Amino acid sequence: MIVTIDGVAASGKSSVSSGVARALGVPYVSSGLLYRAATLLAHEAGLSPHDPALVPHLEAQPLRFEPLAGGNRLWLGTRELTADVQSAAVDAGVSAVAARPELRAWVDRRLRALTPPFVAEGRDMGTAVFPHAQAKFYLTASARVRAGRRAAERPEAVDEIEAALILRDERDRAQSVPAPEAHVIDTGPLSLQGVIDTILAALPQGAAPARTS
Ligand SMILES: Nc1ncnc2c1ncn2[C@@H]1O[C@H](COP(=O)(O)OP(=O)(O)OP(=O)(O)O)[C@@H](O)[C@H]1O
Ligand SMILES: Nc1ccn([C@@H]2O[C@H](COP(=O)(O)O)[C@@H](O)[C@H]2O)c(=O)n1
Repeated sequence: MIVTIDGVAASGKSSVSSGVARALGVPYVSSGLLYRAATLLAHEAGLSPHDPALVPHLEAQPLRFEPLAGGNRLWLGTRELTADVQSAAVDAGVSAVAARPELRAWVDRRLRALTPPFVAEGRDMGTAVFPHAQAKFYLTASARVRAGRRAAERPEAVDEIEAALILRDERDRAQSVPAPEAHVIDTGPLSLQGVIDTILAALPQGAAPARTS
């Protein structure tokens, strides 16, 4: 079973996917983390997103991706990259990397090599990467709501975060479209648990965890 949870930046994809995955007892897979890793490693190697040497450089790195239900972790050999890729600098550069078809193919190869069941989150999980997924969701919320939530995690001011989110949504627009059959959920008025419960209730029979009442 594959469940896809796509959506705009900071709409709650990782937190919601983790909650849904834990309820189902399966891992979740953050595709954005791989685009973020590519961005950080390109920057550290002084390679532009357009450089034909970028994918060979990435292929040569000892990059290890751990998709677990409680959280996804990234390693470069013994160096953990998980926190390093969640920076404003990576946020600002990642869309240019993600726009490169050869980079998308590099990420997609790694994702399709994973063995289901899992919950996959990103922008194009339900459309391009796992079009055969059993259930598809797409999360939205206003930029202001998303910026307010993110401000609790990052040092930048809420106005600066909101402007960066709007810009990133615009740059990601090409690959961030809900699948026609996706359940679109506005997370603005819902708590995190409320979104998780909405998704669990909409899963097809057999995919949802057994109810205890
Ligand atoms: N429905 C909700 N109600 C309140 N807070 C939420 C809700 N959903 C997510 N959050 C909070 O919003 C923040 C952003 O969520 P999260 O990191 O899961 O988003 P994301 O879509 O994965 O972000 P990104 O696109 O940058 O990877 C987190 O602090 C999370 O706890
Ligand atoms: N399926 C995806 C997932 C992500 N991206 C790009 O990566 C950036 C970071 O993703 P987050 O989920 O961590 O916000 C995102 O802004 C996109 O540029 C993508 O293209 N496709």
